[in-house]
Amino acid sequence: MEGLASFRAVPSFTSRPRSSILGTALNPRRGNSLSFSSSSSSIVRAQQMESKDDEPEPEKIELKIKEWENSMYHNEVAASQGIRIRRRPPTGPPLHYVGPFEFRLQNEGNTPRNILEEIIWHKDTQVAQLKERQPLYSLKKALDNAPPVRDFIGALRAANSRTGLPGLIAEVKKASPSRGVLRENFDPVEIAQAYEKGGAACLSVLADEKFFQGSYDNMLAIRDAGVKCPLLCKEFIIEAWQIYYARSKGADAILLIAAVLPDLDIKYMTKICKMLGMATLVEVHDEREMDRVLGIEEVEFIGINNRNLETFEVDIGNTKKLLEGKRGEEIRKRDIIVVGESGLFTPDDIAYVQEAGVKAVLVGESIVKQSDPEKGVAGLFGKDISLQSV
Ligand SMILES: O=C(O)c1ccccc1NCC(=O)[C@H](O)[C@H](O)COP(=O)(O)O
Repeated sequence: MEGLASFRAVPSFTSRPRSSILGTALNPRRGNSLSFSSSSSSIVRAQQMESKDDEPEPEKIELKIKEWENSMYHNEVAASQGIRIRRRPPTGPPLHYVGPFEFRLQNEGNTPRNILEEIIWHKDTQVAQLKERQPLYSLKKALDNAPPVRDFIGALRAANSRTGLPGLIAEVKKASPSRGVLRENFDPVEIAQAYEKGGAACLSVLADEKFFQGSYDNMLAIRDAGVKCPLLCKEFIIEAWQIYYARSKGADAILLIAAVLPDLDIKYMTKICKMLGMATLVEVHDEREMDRVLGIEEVEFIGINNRNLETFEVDIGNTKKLLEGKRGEEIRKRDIIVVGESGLFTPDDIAYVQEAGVKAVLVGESIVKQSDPEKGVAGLFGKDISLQSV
C-alpha cells in the first residue's frame, strides 16, 4: 500500500502490564489473518455486543483493536500524502489496546477542524447506516434495474467541439455551506430541463441532504423526466459502496475529492467506476493534490476547484496556476479533460479558464440563482449555446 514508506516507527509503551493485556486480547488461532472494514459503525457494534458488566470476550477485544488500528493506519497513510481531513473523530484506543498509535493520539481534538471535515464525519456515520440497510450484495443486484450509463466525458467533448467553448456541467444545487440557500423555489426537474434547453452538456446533482439540501431522489427524478444530459452525482464519496449506490440511482459519473481520499482509494474507486462504465471526476485544489492525481495512471478526468473547501475562499486564478508549466504539458500529452470548477459568473471568467486550458466548466451559483436558468446559461457564456443555436 502506498504511503507505507513514510509510516513512522514510534516507540510503543504503556503504563499497563503488556503481557497480560496481550494474552487476553489476541487469539492465536485467528492471528492477523482477519480482514476488517474500517467502518466506525462496526466498532460501535462490537462495543454494543458487550454487556457493561461482562468481561469482553477475547475475540471482541481483538476485533475492536483491529478496527481501531485499521482506522488509525488509514489516517497515517492519508497524512503522509498531505491529507488533513480525518475520516472520523479521533477516539481513544479501545480498552486493552497496547501499541504505537496510543502514544501519538495525545492532544487530538474531537471537533471538526473545518466544514469539509465536518461533512466527511457526517458521511462516515451516514454511509455506515445506509450500508446496514442495503448491503453491497443487494445493491449490486439493484444495478440490474438501474437506468443505462451515458457517456459523460463524451458529452463534454462533443459540446466543446460543437460550440468552441468549454462544455458546461450545470449544477442543480439548492444550498451550500458557503452561500446558504441559493434558490427558495427549487424544482430540480424544472431547473435540469432549463439547463438542458440552454445547452448544458452534463448536469451535476447535489445528493447530500444535510449540507446542500440535495437528494438522490432529485437525481432519479431528473432521469425519469427524460433529461438526456449525463448526470454527475455530487456527493462526498469515502467508500466504494457509495459508487454502487449512486449508479443504482441513475448516476453516470461520480466525484472523488483528493483532499479527502488517499491515492490508493482514488485508484481503486476509479477502477470500480470503469467497471461500471461510469466516469470519475477527480477534484484537486492545490499543486500537491494535482501532482498526486497526475501520478495515478487511471485518472483521465480532473476538476480544479477554485474554492478552498476548508476556508471557502474562491480564486479563479487557481485554475490557471495549476495548469501552468509541466503539469499542463502532462495533461495535454495524456489528453486529460480538465474542468474549471466554482466561482465562474461571467463570459470573461469562462474565457479566462478556457485560455488556461480547460475543456469544461462546472457552474452552480451563477446560473441556479437566475429566475430563468435557461437564460442564465446564455448569460454565463455571453451567447446562446443551445442545440438550436449552432
Ligand atoms: O460550496 C460550498 O460551500 C462547499 C462547501 C464544502 C464542500 C463543497 C462545497 N461546494 C462544492 C463546490 O465546489 C461547488 O458546488 C461547485 O464547484 C460549483 O461552484 P459555484 O459555481 O461557485 O456554485
